[in-house]
Amino acid sequence: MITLRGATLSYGERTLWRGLDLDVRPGEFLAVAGSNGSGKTSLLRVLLGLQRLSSGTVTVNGRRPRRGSDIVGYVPQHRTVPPHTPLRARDLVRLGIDGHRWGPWRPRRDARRRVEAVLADVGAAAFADVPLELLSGGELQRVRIAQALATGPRVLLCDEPLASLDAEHQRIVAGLVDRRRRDHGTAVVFVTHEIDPVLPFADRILDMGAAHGARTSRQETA
Ligand SMILES: Nc1ncnc2c1ncn2[C@@H]1O[C@H](COP(=O)(O)OP(=O)(O)OP(=O)(O)O)[C@@H](O)[C@H]1O
Repeated sequence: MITLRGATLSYGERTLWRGLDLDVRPGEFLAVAGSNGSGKTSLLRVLLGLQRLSSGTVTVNGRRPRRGSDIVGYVPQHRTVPPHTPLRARDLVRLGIDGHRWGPWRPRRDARRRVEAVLADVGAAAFADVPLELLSGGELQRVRIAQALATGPRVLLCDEPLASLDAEHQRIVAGLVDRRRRDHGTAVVFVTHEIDPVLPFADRILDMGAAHGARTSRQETA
């Protein structure tokens, strides 16, 4: 589903990672760890088609990554909701279906059904009509994952979805993502500073911190 070969990313003189070979199969859960600035978000940007490699190759679903692809769902790094944002949870999820697309919207009833289904899937139906700014951190994170899943992506990229959650909600959010990949065969790349909450779920851990050459380790429990 995701393939990198000899992938190197440099910004100017500075090389973040070099010679990275990586395969992520359908339904696989890859955790990506590493210190601040080691290039974890940059890896996601490469997979999103937002950043070109300096050398090497990358494919997602057999093709070069491209922006706005329906087959890739993305949970960006957490930012707080600006006060008075006039969006409810269900509106944010709806944006996941229609928001980035030109042209005609999907038939309204289809989109509404899809929003209901995906909110129910992540256990967010009860607060679907609550304004985003009133949601707790854990609730908001469920809704953001629902938004990323709204188009039924085959690849899910998550950037620090556990940041600022308590231990229980870290486990819940990691578990949601795990269930998705098991039920739908979604390939998951999950960037996290917190390794403990993902240990029960991740098949492998990619350590971006191993200076200049990232390394993967296979979990024995996988
Ligand atoms: N477009 C860019 N041009 C130049 N430097 C960049 C660019 N994007 C990111 N960087 C630098 O590359 C480094 C890696 O950034 P990146 O966000 O990928 O790291 P990260 O591992 O996700 O960090 P963190 O854990 O702090 O989120 C940082 O030092 C950042 O300033």
